[in-house]
Amino acid sequence: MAGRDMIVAAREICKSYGTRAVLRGVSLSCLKGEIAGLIGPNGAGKTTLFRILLGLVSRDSGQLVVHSQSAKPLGGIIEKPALYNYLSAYDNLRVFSRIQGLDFGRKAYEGLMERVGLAPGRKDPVRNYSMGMKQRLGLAVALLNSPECVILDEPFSGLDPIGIRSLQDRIRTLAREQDMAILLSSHNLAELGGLCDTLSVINHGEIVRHGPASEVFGKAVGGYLLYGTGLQHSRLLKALGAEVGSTAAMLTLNGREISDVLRELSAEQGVNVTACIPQTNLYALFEKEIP
Ligand SMILES: Nc1ncnc2c1ncn2[C@@H]1O[C@H](COP(=O)(O)OP(=O)(O)OP(=O)(O)O)[C@@H](O)[C@H]1O
Repeated sequence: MAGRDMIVAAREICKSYGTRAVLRGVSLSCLKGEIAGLIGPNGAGKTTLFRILLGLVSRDSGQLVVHSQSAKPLGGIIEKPALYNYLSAYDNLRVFSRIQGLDFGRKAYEGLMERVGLAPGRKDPVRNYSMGMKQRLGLAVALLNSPECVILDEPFSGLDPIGIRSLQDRIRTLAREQDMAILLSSHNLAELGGLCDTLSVINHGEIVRHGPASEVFGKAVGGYLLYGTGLQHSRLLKALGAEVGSTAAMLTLNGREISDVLRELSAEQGVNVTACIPQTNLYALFEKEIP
Protein backbone atom coordinates (compact mmCIF):
# COMPACT_ATOMS: atom_id res chain seq x y z
CA MET A 1 0.00 0.00 0.00
CA ALA A 2 1.46 3.40 -0.92
CA GLY A 3 2.20 5.27 2.31
CA ARG A 4 1.59 8.60 0.56
CA ASP A 5 -2.07 7.85 -0.06
CA MET A 6 -2.84 6.04 3.15
CA ILE A 7 -4.47 8.33 5.72
CA VAL A 8 -5.15 5.99 8.60
CA ALA A 9 -4.23 2.42 9.46
CA ALA A 10 -4.86 0.26 12.50
CA ARG A 11 -2.54 -2.70 12.80
CA GLU A 12 -3.11 -5.75 14.97
CA ILE A 13 -5.22 -3.88 17.50
CA CYS A 14 -6.15 -5.82 20.64
CA LYS A 15 -8.56 -4.68 23.33
CA SER A 16 -10.12 -6.50 26.28
CA TYR A 17 -12.61 -5.41 28.86
CA GLY A 18 -11.82 -7.47 31.95
CA THR A 19 -11.42 -11.02 30.71
CA ARG A 20 -13.47 -10.39 27.54
CA ALA A 21 -11.34 -9.95 24.42
CA VAL A 22 -13.29 -7.47 22.28
CA LEU A 23 -10.72 -6.90 19.52
CA ARG A 24 -8.24 -9.66 18.62
CA GLY A 25 -5.52 -8.36 16.33
CA VAL A 26 -7.71 -6.18 14.07
CA SER A 27 -6.11 -4.42 11.09
CA LEU A 28 -7.95 -1.87 8.96
CA SER A 29 -6.87 1.02 6.76
CA CYS A 30 -8.34 3.77 4.63
CA LEU A 31 -6.79 5.64 1.69
CA LYS A 32 -7.35 9.18 0.49
CA GLY A 33 -10.58 9.31 -1.51
CA GLU A 34 -11.59 5.80 -0.43
CA ILE A 35 -14.78 4.67 1.27
CA ALA A 36 -13.96 1.70 3.50
CA GLY A 37 -16.85 -0.14 5.14
CA LEU A 38 -16.78 -2.22 8.31
CA ILE A 39 -19.66 -4.64 8.65
CA GLY A 40 -20.40 -6.98 11.52
CA PRO A 41 -23.21 -8.15 13.80
CA ASN A 42 -24.09 -6.52 17.14
CA GLY A 43 -21.24 -6.70 19.61
CA ALA A 44 -18.62 -7.57 16.95
CA GLY A 45 -16.32 -4.71 18.03
CA LYS A 46 -17.02 -2.00 15.41
CA THR A 47 -17.66 0.88 17.83
CA THR A 48 -14.72 -0.10 20.03
CA LEU A 49 -12.39 -0.07 17.03
CA PHE A 50 -13.67 3.34 15.89
CA ARG A 51 -13.36 4.73 19.42
CA ILE A 52 -9.74 3.57 19.47
CA LEU A 53 -9.07 5.18 16.08
CA LEU A 54 -10.51 8.48 17.34
CA GLY A 55 -8.46 8.31 20.54
CA LEU A 56 -11.53 8.01 22.77
CA VAL A 57 -10.53 4.61 24.18
CA SER A 58 -7.05 3.19 24.73
CA ARG A 59 -5.85 0.00 23.05
CA ASP A 60 -4.04 -2.83 24.87
CA SER A 61 -1.66 -3.46 21.97
CA GLY A 62 -1.25 -2.81 18.25
CA GLN A 63 -0.32 0.25 16.21
CA LEU A 64 -2.18 3.26 14.86
CA VAL A 65 -0.61 5.03 11.90
CA VAL A 66 -1.92 8.37 10.61
CA HIS A 67 -0.40 10.12 7.58
CA SER A 68 -1.70 13.64 7.39
CA GLN A 69 -0.59 17.27 7.20
CA SER A 70 -3.73 18.34 9.04
CA ALA A 71 -3.63 19.46 12.71
CA LYS A 72 -6.70 17.32 13.34
CA PRO A 73 -6.56 14.51 10.77
CA LEU A 74 -9.57 12.51 12.01
CA GLY A 75 -13.15 13.54 12.65
CA GLY A 76 -16.04 11.29 13.50
CA ILE A 77 -19.44 10.44 14.85
CA ILE A 78 -19.75 7.55 17.26
CA GLU A 79 -23.26 6.11 17.48
CA LYS A 80 -25.86 8.91 17.37
CA PRO A 81 -24.53 12.46 17.00
CA ALA A 82 -24.75 14.13 20.42
CA LEU A 83 -26.31 17.48 19.52
CA TYR A 84 -27.69 20.37 21.55
CA ASN A 85 -31.36 19.89 20.72
CA TYR A 86 -32.44 23.31 21.97
CA LEU A 87 -30.00 25.14 19.66
CA SER A 88 -30.17 25.76 15.92
CA ALA A 89 -27.86 23.87 13.56
CA TYR A 90 -25.75 27.02 13.16
CA ASP A 91 -25.40 27.45 16.93
CA ASN A 92 -24.53 23.75 17.33
CA LEU A 93 -21.62 24.21 14.93
CA ARG A 94 -20.48 27.33 16.79
CA VAL A 95 -20.64 25.61 20.18
CA PHE A 96 -18.77 22.51 18.95
CA SER A 97 -16.04 24.75 17.49
CA ARG A 98 -15.72 26.79 20.65
CA ILE A 99 -15.43 23.62 22.75
CA GLN A 100 -12.29 23.00 20.70
CA GLY A 101 -11.10 26.57 21.29
CA LEU A 102 -11.88 27.71 17.72
CA ASP A 103 -14.33 29.93 15.89
CA PHE A 104 -14.57 29.70 12.12
CA GLY A 105 -17.05 32.54 11.51
CA ARG A 106 -20.51 32.69 9.92
CA LYS A 107 -19.45 32.02 6.34
CA ALA A 108 -17.58 28.85 7.25
CA TYR A 109 -20.48 27.45 9.29
CA GLU A 110 -23.00 28.23 6.56
CA GLY A 111 -20.70 26.70 3.96
CA LEU A 112 -20.42 23.57 6.06
CA MET A 113 -24.21 23.34 6.38
CA GLU A 114 -24.60 23.62 2.62
CA ARG A 115 -21.92 20.99 2.12
CA VAL A 116 -23.96 18.43 4.08
CA GLY A 117 -27.29 19.49 2.55
CA LEU A 118 -28.77 21.62 5.36
CA ALA A 119 -30.41 24.98 4.67
CA PRO A 120 -28.15 27.63 6.24
CA GLY A 121 -31.09 30.00 6.84
CA ARG A 122 -32.99 27.62 9.14
CA LYS A 123 -33.12 29.09 12.65
CA ASP A 124 -35.34 26.67 14.61
CA PRO A 125 -33.93 24.26 17.20
CA VAL A 126 -32.47 20.95 16.15
CA ARG A 127 -35.17 19.08 18.14
CA ASN A 128 -37.46 19.85 15.17
CA TYR A 129 -35.10 18.12 12.76
CA SER A 130 -35.71 14.69 11.23
CA MET A 131 -33.25 11.87 12.00
CA GLY A 132 -31.68 12.32 8.56
CA MET A 133 -31.10 16.04 9.17
CA LYS A 134 -29.56 15.29 12.57
CA GLN A 135 -27.21 12.76 10.99
CA ARG A 136 -26.19 15.35 8.40
CA LEU A 137 -25.58 17.93 11.12
CA GLY A 138 -23.52 15.29 12.97
CA LEU A 139 -21.51 14.91 9.78
CA ALA A 140 -20.99 18.69 9.66
CA VAL A 141 -19.70 18.59 13.27
CA ALA A 142 -17.29 15.83 12.24
CA LEU A 143 -16.10 18.02 9.35
CA LEU A 144 -15.22 21.01 11.58
CA ASN A 145 -11.43 21.42 11.53
CA SER A 146 -11.24 19.95 8.00
CA PRO A 147 -10.15 16.41 8.85
CA GLU A 148 -8.68 14.26 6.09
CA CYS A 149 -10.50 11.17 7.34
CA VAL A 150 -14.04 10.91 8.67
CA ILE A 151 -15.09 7.95 10.80
CA LEU A 152 -18.84 7.32 10.88
CA ASP A 153 -20.25 4.69 13.23
CA GLU A 154 -23.66 3.43 12.04
CA PRO A 155 -24.46 6.68 10.17
CA PHE A 156 -27.62 5.24 8.57
CA SER A 157 -29.28 3.95 11.73
CA GLY A 158 -32.82 5.25 12.10
CA LEU A 159 -33.01 6.64 8.55
CA ASP A 160 -35.65 5.70 5.99
CA PRO A 161 -34.51 4.52 2.52
CA ILE A 162 -34.63 8.06 1.07
CA GLY A 163 -32.63 9.42 4.02
CA ILE A 164 -30.11 6.60 3.55
CA ARG A 165 -29.74 7.40 -0.15
CA SER A 166 -29.32 11.11 0.53
CA LEU A 167 -26.62 10.57 3.19
CA GLN A 168 -24.87 8.05 0.92
CA ASP A 169 -24.73 10.72 -1.81
CA ARG A 170 -23.15 13.22 0.62
CA ILE A 171 -20.57 10.66 1.73
CA ARG A 172 -19.77 9.76 -1.89
CA THR A 173 -19.23 13.46 -2.70
CA LEU A 174 -16.82 13.88 0.24
CA ALA A 175 -14.74 10.97 -1.00
CA ARG A 176 -14.93 11.53 -4.76
CA GLU A 177 -14.83 15.32 -4.99
CA GLN A 178 -12.95 16.27 -1.84
CA ASP A 179 -10.67 13.25 -1.72
CA MET A 180 -11.50 12.47 1.90
CA ALA A 181 -10.90 9.06 3.42
CA ILE A 182 -14.16 7.70 4.84
CA LEU A 183 -14.44 4.82 7.27
CA LEU A 184 -17.97 3.75 8.13
CA SER A 185 -19.70 0.88 9.87
CA SER A 186 -23.04 -0.86 9.69
CA HIS A 187 -24.62 -4.23 10.32
CA ASN A 188 -26.66 -3.88 7.15
CA LEU A 189 -24.96 -4.96 3.94
CA ALA A 190 -27.46 -3.11 1.74
CA GLU A 191 -26.37 0.21 3.32
CA LEU A 192 -22.70 -0.40 2.53
CA GLY A 193 -22.71 -2.62 -0.57
CA GLY A 194 -23.17 0.02 -3.26
CA LEU A 195 -21.30 2.76 -1.42
CA CYS A 196 -17.99 1.30 -0.28
CA ASP A 197 -14.84 0.60 -2.28
CA THR A 198 -13.63 -1.99 0.23
CA LEU A 199 -15.44 -3.99 2.87
CA SER A 200 -14.04 -5.59 6.00
CA VAL A 201 -16.22 -8.05 7.89
CA ILE A 202 -15.72 -8.21 11.65
CA ASN A 203 -17.11 -10.90 13.92
CA HIS A 204 -16.20 -11.68 17.55
CA GLY A 205 -13.44 -9.06 17.42
CA GLU A 206 -11.70 -10.49 14.34
CA ILE A 207 -11.64 -9.41 10.70
CA VAL A 208 -13.03 -12.53 8.99
CA ARG A 209 -13.05 -11.16 5.41
CA HIS A 210 -11.63 -8.17 3.61
CA GLY A 211 -11.54 -7.13 -0.04
CA PRO A 212 -13.12 -5.04 -2.79
CA ALA A 213 -16.78 -4.48 -1.88
CA SER A 214 -17.99 -6.28 -5.02
CA GLU A 215 -16.09 -9.46 -4.03
CA VAL A 216 -17.12 -9.42 -0.38
CA PHE A 217 -20.73 -8.65 -1.36
CA GLY A 218 -20.58 -11.50 -3.89
CA LYS A 219 -19.71 -13.96 -1.09
CA ALA A 220 -22.88 -13.00 0.73
CA VAL A 221 -25.27 -13.56 -2.17
CA GLY A 222 -27.15 -16.78 -1.53
CA GLY A 223 -29.64 -16.48 -4.40
CA TYR A 224 -31.70 -14.12 -6.52
CA LEU A 225 -35.32 -13.06 -6.46
CA LEU A 226 -36.56 -12.59 -10.02
CA TYR A 227 -39.67 -10.65 -10.93
CA GLY A 228 -41.28 -10.82 -14.34
CA THR A 229 -43.95 -12.38 -16.51
CA GLY A 230 -44.18 -15.88 -17.90
CA LEU A 231 -41.65 -17.16 -15.34
CA GLN A 232 -43.80 -20.22 -14.63
CA HIS A 233 -43.35 -21.33 -18.27
CA SER A 234 -39.54 -21.16 -18.15
CA ARG A 235 -37.84 -24.49 -18.79
CA LEU A 236 -34.55 -23.09 -17.49
CA LEU A 237 -35.98 -22.02 -14.12
CA LYS A 238 -37.57 -25.45 -13.77
CA ALA A 239 -34.27 -27.15 -14.61
CA LEU A 240 -32.46 -25.00 -12.05
CA GLY A 241 -34.97 -26.00 -9.36
CA ALA A 242 -36.22 -22.42 -8.79
CA GLU A 243 -39.32 -21.87 -6.69
CA VAL A 244 -41.58 -20.24 -9.27
CA GLY A 245 -44.78 -18.26 -8.72
CA SER A 246 -46.85 -16.35 -11.26
CA THR A 247 -44.88 -13.09 -10.95
CA ALA A 248 -41.73 -14.04 -9.03
CA ALA A 249 -39.16 -16.81 -8.74
CA MET A 250 -36.57 -17.60 -6.08
CA LEU A 251 -33.42 -18.90 -7.67
CA THR A 252 -30.30 -20.52 -6.23
CA LEU A 253 -27.51 -20.56 -8.78
CA ASN A 254 -25.76 -23.84 -7.93
CA GLY A 255 -22.55 -22.88 -9.68
CA ARG A 256 -24.10 -20.96 -12.61
CA GLU A 257 -23.35 -17.29 -13.30
CA ILE A 258 -26.36 -14.97 -12.90
CA SER A 259 -25.39 -13.13 -16.12
CA ASP A 260 -25.61 -16.42 -18.09
CA VAL A 261 -28.94 -17.35 -16.52
CA LEU A 262 -30.43 -13.92 -17.35
CA ARG A 263 -29.16 -14.14 -20.94
CA GLU A 264 -30.71 -17.60 -21.40
CA LEU A 265 -33.98 -16.46 -19.81
CA SER A 266 -34.22 -13.51 -22.18
CA ALA A 267 -33.96 -15.95 -25.10
CA GLU A 268 -36.90 -18.05 -23.85
CA GLN A 269 -40.18 -17.36 -25.63
CA GLY A 270 -42.79 -15.64 -23.42
CA VAL A 271 -40.43 -15.13 -20.47
CA ASN A 272 -39.67 -11.56 -19.44
CA VAL A 273 -37.54 -10.77 -16.35
CA THR A 274 -38.18 -7.22 -15.09
CA ALA A 275 -36.09 -7.23 -11.88
CA CYS A 276 -33.37 -9.35 -10.33
CA ILE A 277 -32.65 -8.76 -6.65
CA PRO A 278 -29.74 -10.47 -4.87
CA GLN A 279 -30.67 -12.22 -1.61
CA THR A 280 -27.92 -11.97 0.97
CA ASN A 281 -26.95 -14.65 3.43
CA LEU A 282 -25.36 -12.86 6.38
CA TYR A 283 -24.47 -16.14 8.12
CA ALA A 284 -22.19 -16.99 5.19
CA LEU A 285 -20.72 -13.48 5.24
CA PHE A 286 -19.92 -13.44 8.96
CA GLU A 287 -18.37 -16.92 8.90
CA LYS A 288 -14.59 -16.93 9.04
CA GLU A 289 -13.07 -17.42 5.58
CA ILE A 290 -10.66 -20.35 5.45
CA PRO A 291 -7.49 -19.02 3.76
N1 LIG B 1 -16.87 0.11 28.14
C1 LIG B 1 -17.10 -1.18 28.00
N2 LIG B 1 -17.00 -2.02 29.04
C2 LIG B 1 -17.22 -3.36 28.92
N3 LIG B 1 -17.56 -3.96 27.75
C3 LIG B 1 -17.68 -3.18 26.67
C4 LIG B 1 -17.46 -1.76 26.72
N4 LIG B 1 -17.65 -1.26 25.48
C5 LIG B 1 -17.97 -2.29 24.68
N5 LIG B 1 -17.99 -3.45 25.40
C6 LIG B 1 -18.27 -4.79 24.87
O1 LIG B 1 -17.43 -4.99 23.76
C7 LIG B 1 -18.11 -5.76 22.76
C8 LIG B 1 -18.06 -5.03 21.45
O2 LIG B 1 -18.87 -3.87 21.55
P1 LIG B 1 -18.98 -2.79 20.38
O3 LIG B 1 -19.91 -1.72 20.86
O4 LIG B 1 -17.62 -2.40 19.97
O5 LIG B 1 -19.65 -3.68 19.23
P2 LIG B 1 -20.39 -3.20 17.89
O6 LIG B 1 -19.90 -4.11 16.82
O7 LIG B 1 -20.22 -1.75 17.70
O8 LIG B 1 -21.88 -3.53 18.24
P3 LIG B 1 -23.26 -2.78 17.81
O9 LIG B 1 -23.44 -3.06 16.35
O10 LIG B 1 -24.27 -3.46 18.66
O11 LIG B 1 -23.10 -1.33 18.13
C9 LIG B 1 -19.51 -6.01 23.28
O12 LIG B 1 -19.55 -7.29 23.86
C10 LIG B 1 -19.68 -4.92 24.34
O13 LIG B 1 -20.56 -5.33 25.34
